[in-house]
Amino acid sequence: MKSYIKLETGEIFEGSWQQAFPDTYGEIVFFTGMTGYQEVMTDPSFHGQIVVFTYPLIGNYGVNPTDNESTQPQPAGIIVSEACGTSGHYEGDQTLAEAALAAGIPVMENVDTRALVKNIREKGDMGAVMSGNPESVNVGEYEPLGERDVIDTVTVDKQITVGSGDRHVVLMDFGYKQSMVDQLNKKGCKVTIVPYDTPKETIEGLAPDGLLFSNGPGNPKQLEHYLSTYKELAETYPTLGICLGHQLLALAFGGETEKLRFGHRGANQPVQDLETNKVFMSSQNHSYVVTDESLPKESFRIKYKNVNDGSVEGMMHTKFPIMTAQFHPEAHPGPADSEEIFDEFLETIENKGREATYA
Ligand SMILES: NC(=O)CC[C@H](N)C(=O)O
Repeated sequence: MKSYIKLETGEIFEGSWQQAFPDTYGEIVFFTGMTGYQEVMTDPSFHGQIVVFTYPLIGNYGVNPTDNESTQPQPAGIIVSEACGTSGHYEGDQTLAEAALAAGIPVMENVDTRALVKNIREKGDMGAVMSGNPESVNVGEYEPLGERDVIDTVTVDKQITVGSGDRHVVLMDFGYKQSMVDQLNKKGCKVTIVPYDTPKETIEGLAPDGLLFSNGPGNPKQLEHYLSTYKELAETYPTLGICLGHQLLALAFGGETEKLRFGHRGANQPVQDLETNKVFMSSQNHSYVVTDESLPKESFRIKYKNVNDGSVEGMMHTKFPIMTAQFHPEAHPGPADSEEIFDEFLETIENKGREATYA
């Protein structure tokens, strides 16, 4: 059955889908990893986005019950060149298309993804509609993702505690990935996941040893209202911010964010640690970046930079034990080269932040 994707700039690309769908709007973005489609599909940071996979054959090892990053598939839609029709994983019980369709997510295949991605690279991530009848679609009618409150749809309803351990980390949930919790549990932490709008007093009542500001979808500026609380919290407890969490901490301390023309989404984004000069590969999935010159020098110093475009990849506070990463140290999908950031965070907790002054 023929289907189409219509971009905000007017171009229409053709494909096919196994089942007809109502018109579906999303922000179109592309992911360059060769594997990891299941983690992408279940990472809440992709909520509201139509993900184009650049690797031409997606779905080879099926979808299995153990690699989910959240309880359900998250993107608005999925576009591939060829969707593999077998599950193939030793634990796999569904194909990629079956998993997406079961969650009500349209999958378009047989799309010239190379031409589509060239268009996105030139014109940027933008609104797009998947439709059986693109002539009738007006992409401009839909509310852009960056202007919508999306965090409420992905955050936990109420606090949950996972695992046990000597140290207690409270995870501020903006749409967390399960592998962040797994990393902390593995390293001996009890993790309490709380909704992103939990009042400071409630968090104090949980007596955390440290805080993790999670990843999440949308524009960090949607959360402007909460920034003063986040600043107070980060000044009180050793804090790690990942992806959206990194952006929020920058905003909370007076920095700025802006949107990249097309985001970093893949499993081989090179990052340099400016202290050691070491370069490592990282897993990434973001549209927004913290602008370098906006960071107040008395608060944050830049610790990591992207080797491709020089954008800010992480910061250290000069006074408080706050560290952040724009990339994903928990990986999934992608390399675990930067996993040690969790150890550094836990060392800071051990030292109760006393030795964590990075002036
Ligand atoms: N993975 C994330 O946390 C993404 C952060 C934010 N939504 C962005 O696109 O930049």
